[in-house]
Amino acid sequence: MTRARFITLEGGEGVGKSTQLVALAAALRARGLDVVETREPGGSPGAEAIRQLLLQGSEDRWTAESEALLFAAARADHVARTIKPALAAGQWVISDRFIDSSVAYQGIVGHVGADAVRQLHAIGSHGFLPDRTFLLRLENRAAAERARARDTEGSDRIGGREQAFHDRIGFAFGVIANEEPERVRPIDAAGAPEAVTARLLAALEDLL
Ligand SMILES: Nc1ncnc2c1ncn2[C@@H]1O[C@H](COP(=O)(O)OP(=O)(O)OP(=O)(O)O)[C@@H](O)[C@H]1O
Ligand SMILES: Cc1cn([C@H]2C[C@H](O)[C@@H](COP(=O)(O)O)O2)c(=O)[nH]c1=O
Repeated sequence: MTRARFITLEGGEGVGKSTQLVALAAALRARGLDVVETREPGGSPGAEAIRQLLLQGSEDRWTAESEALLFAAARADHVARTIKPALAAGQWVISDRFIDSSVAYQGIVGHVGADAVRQLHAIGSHGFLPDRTFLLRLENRAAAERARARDTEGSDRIGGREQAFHDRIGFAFGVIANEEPERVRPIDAAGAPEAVTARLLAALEDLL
């Protein structure tokens, strides 16, 4: 019997994280695993309330520092109330975004600093990290096109930022993957959804 694992999906807007989360969870369930699907910001009642604060309202509603603190607070609740209890009960947990999104968006691109964001994570969530993180990589224009086709009724206050911001996010995730190659595995997110899921499963095989 394999031990329960915590897996995260990361990457910029529109690369296919939410789509792959559902597909990967289904593939793992087909192998007999009990899987919890979750997301950030959110994933627990308290964190979902903070999600509304973070993603609604004007683009300048929060400073980068306030954002970093709110994301860390939401994550602390998510880890304590959802992720750790599920793992303790033997369930696998897959999260759409986690700490690496904070390091990329608030830390590197938002200029709060990657180390400062990791310190907040150390305080809020005792530095808890995923067993494996898949960084979905897709050319910026293709990702923007996917997001645009999906968001016909508008995007949230972070997703709606200018393309140059999202280009910097893609670069920041690349920096993170280079820093932690053992945990963070880049996955080609181009092509049919089923092909991407197959790549994810292949890159998870050693943990199954
Ligand atoms: N492999 C794929 N090929 C074509 N379209 C895709 C693929 N994967 C996802 N999509 C579509 O692209 C859009 C964005 O996908 P999805 O919502 O899964 O991305 P995301 O990374 O979770 O985005 P965000 O971070 O903005 O929430 C959706 O409309 C989805 O149906
Ligand atoms: C966890 C996390 C998220 N963000 C940003 C990234 C996205 O723009 C939104 C979440 O929207 P999604 O459609 O659910 O992906 O929040 C961030 O800036 N920092 C974070 O830590």
